[in-house]
Amino acid sequence: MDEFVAIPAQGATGGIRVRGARRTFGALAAVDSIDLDARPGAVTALVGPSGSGKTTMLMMLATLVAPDGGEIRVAGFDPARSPGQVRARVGWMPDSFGTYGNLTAREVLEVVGAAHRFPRPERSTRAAELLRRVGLGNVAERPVQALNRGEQQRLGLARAMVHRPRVLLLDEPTAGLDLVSRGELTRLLRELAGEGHTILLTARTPAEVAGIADHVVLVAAGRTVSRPDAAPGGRARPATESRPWRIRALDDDVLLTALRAYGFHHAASATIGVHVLLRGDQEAADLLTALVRDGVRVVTLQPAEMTAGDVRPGVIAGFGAHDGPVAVTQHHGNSTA
Ligand SMILES: Nc1ncnc2c1ncn2[C@@H]1O[C@H](COP(=O)(O)OP(=O)(O)OP(=O)(O)O)[C@@H](O)[C@H]1O
Repeated sequence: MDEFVAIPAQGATGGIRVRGARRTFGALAAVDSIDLDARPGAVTALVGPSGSGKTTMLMMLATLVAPDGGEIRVAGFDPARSPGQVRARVGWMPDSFGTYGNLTAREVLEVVGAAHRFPRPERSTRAAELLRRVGLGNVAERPVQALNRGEQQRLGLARAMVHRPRVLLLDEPTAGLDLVSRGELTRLLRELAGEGHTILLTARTPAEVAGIADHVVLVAAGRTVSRPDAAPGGRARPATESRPWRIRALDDDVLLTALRAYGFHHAASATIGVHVLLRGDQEAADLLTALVRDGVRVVTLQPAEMTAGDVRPGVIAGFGAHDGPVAVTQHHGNSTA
């Protein structure tokens, strides 16, 4: 089981920082108030149900939609005031490939290279390099419409990377992918994060980003979902007011991603399973509702035999929460017992 460690949200000068972002369409606040941080070297996921404002938020970051309010910084620049600076640093991947169906994969990348005013020889070397990078070297001469969904998504990623941006904004990149394609995309995104890119992607459920995202920001109805256990002023209530509940789900990684995203104090190990500190039945019901809403397949949730006083080093290590809207770190590959 992976270990989850909370870290403070970063200022993210090389990444993304959003406070109170807002965008309305007529009477509808598509984005009402979103806070988020995405830092270089990490994959951050903006997760929420359909219509919660994820695409609108991404488009504001990409300079494609103007915000009505809030503070937005991408690589230190305000997209509304310095769109050129932001566009030079950002790669944008929409949720579907769009028009280009008759062009080959190579031609798509060369056309984008031309749009970025690359000299002709550089267009083709960059296209070849990117096709190799995303594992499409063998289908370079195939028309886009003949590529499967996973290949199209990887070509979409390559298209977003032509001008070597350090920030990647990816709208629902995992939607509709089979397991193999998802695995290939996961490997690529982890590699890009490892090279220091700032990656912000959207998804509808935490399950879609388990194993991909380091940080999860939950949104609903255009707002960042506040931590269920946050007291006024944004500080967590002391864990001692709570007692441990045992929670089982079909996939522990997915469950832990969600618990971290919500900000619940929790602990996990191979021997004791997953425990979460809750203040009573009401909070248990709220947690269950949120997990089911977010697609986490919960099997049981019940008070544990132990008390909060049993929570001491050696019994259950690692109960903890975090401050701020986004601060979930998943250490990949480190097993804990
Ligand atoms: N240009 C627009 N004009 C009017 N309403 C819009 C516009 N763009 C988005 N909306 C509305 O704003 C709300 C948020 O849409 P948005 O696409 O940002 O959500 P989303 O979370 O990305 O949804 P999905 O997961 O379905 O893509 C929706 O109700 C949508 O219909």
